[in-house]
Amino acid sequence: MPQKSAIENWIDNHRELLLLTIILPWGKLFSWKDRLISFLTRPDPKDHEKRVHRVVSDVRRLSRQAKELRTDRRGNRSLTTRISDKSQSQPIGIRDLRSVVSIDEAGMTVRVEPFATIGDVVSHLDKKGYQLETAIEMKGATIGGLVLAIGMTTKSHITGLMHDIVEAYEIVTAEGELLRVTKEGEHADLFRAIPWSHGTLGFLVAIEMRIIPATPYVRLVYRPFYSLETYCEEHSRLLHSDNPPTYLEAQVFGRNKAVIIEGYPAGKEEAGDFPVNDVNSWHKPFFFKHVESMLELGEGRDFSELVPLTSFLMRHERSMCMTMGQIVPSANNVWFRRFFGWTLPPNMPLLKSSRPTEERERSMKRQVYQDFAFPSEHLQGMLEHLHDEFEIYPLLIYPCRVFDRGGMVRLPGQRAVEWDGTERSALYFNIGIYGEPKAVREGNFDYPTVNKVREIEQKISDLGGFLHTYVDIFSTKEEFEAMFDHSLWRKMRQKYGAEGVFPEIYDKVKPELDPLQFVR
Ligand SMILES: NC(=O)C1=CN([C@@H]2O[C@H](COP(=O)(O)OP(=O)(O)OC[C@H]3O[C@@H](n4cnc5c(N)ncnc54)[C@H](OP(=O)(O)O)[C@@H]3O)[C@@H](O)[C@H]2O)C=CC1
Ligand SMILES: C=C(/C=C/[C@@H](C)[C@H]1CC[C@H]2C3=CC=C4C[C@@H](O)CC[C@]4(C)[C@H]3CC[C@]12C)C(C)C
Repeated sequence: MPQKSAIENWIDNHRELLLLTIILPWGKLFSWKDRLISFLTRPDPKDHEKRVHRVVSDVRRLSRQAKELRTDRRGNRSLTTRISDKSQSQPIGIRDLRSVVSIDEAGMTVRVEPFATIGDVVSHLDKKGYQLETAIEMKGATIGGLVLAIGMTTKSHITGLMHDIVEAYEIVTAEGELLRVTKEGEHADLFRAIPWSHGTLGFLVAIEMRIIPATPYVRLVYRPFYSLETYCEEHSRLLHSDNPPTYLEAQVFGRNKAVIIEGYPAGKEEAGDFPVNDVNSWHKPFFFKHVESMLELGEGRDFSELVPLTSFLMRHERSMCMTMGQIVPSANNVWFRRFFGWTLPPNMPLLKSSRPTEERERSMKRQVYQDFAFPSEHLQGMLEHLHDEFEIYPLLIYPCRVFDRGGMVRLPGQRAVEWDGTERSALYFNIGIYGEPKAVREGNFDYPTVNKVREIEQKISDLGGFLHTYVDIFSTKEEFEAMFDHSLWRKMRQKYGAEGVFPEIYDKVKPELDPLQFVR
């Protein structure tokens, strides 16, 4: 078994203390400072066109230079496990495009700038009695990042991914042309190519998305299961039913332990019938711990409660899904919540920038940070495989309707097949798995984690599924391009002059360290 280096030993022994005493409290101060600055410098929605014109003229001026263009969003800010190296590219000043430009109440759409965060848009709309048709559960993700990469929610089985609720993109092409891109319009081909393109076709400067009336609460029904087979059967039944729950999530806590969470929009009148629980309050147990406690209910029992809508929508924020449990293992203790609860979630830029390269390397070698979707019929097989290889729990399971419009993501058997113009869709499940495999937890640092993750990525690709790109991607460029259909994207790169002006997708999403060096 390889010996740990001195720095690894030091990190292991002091990491939690370091986080508790420095990174979390200082991070909170930084977050407050950021919020204050961002409030004081908030862009005026009325000046949207001015900001766009600045981007247009910068692109015209800089696109023919040798360096490829990228946004000026700092690499440590983005909600990904990597820190992008932007030093070789030409930044375009665009991150001040972060306002909610307007709401069209008749058309039920909102027009937002790309760097508006999901947290800001959710709270802005909430004040006006609206919500996005679908919204992911971590505040810091930007709308642009979500529609250009992936935004999956527990309502995605009904609405599709976040780019599926987009009515129009406004994009500045490599030639510095400002286009309004819609499903049926002149640039319909570009509309289909934008999702998953990661800003490699142009700079997004505005997005028009569908909204719905907001309800004050969501009624959650927690249902525990004590057998893998019964859980998978029931989750699939709900997913494929004619009238599925509006929100559908599951968390799996062991080979035979799972909780399904059904969510239904609820009005004030239901408040008398069910307890109200603000699950996202700073001193409350993390949402996944609250869900785990439902395993005590017993076979065939369930529990219902009302959760205020915005608290429900941001329920994975404080615990960064399940990952706080690993980053600060004591984080869910009562004492931690009372004294340090206010420091969560950690400040992402500080968390990412403060990790030494050794730690990042260790995390790639020994931890699994994966999130992937696959056709729903493979749920049980996939969970059995993950149990046999990793035994990492809890797992987060989301449902999703995947639309094939001839873009990057195609239904099984359709990759690289010429799209015939018919929109098709299928139901998928998505699993988020974060942590160290059991073998590593037990001290076997030789466990071939990277090989095992690469096997999963291959399996997903073979099943017609896809990976989220915010995680550690261990596929090679060829494997990545076999998973995501690049045909339409290549045509659009040619048609809109993006070749050589913007980077290739793989070059933007590959980890900063070559994963193949960790293959055993
Ligand atoms: N449930 C889910 O679906 C979850 C999704 N995520 C991920 O979170 C990320 C969103 O977070 P965020 O940090 O905001 O995104 P990022 O800053 O990581 O942006 C994602 C990609 O989009 C590009 N991009 C962003 N805005 C623009 C723009 N206006 N014009 C052109 N290109 C742009 C970025 O390019 P560049 O690098 O040049 O800035 C980058 O390649 C996504 O990657 C998403 O997949 C994370 C957690 C959960
Ligand atoms: C899928 C969702 C949420 C996913 C989160 C769990 C991950 C999104 C970004 C991830 C992280 C980014 C950077 C990190 C720095 C590292 O030093 C430690 C890990 C991490 C904090 C990592 C942890 C997981 C994420 C937060 C949906 C369902 C909302």
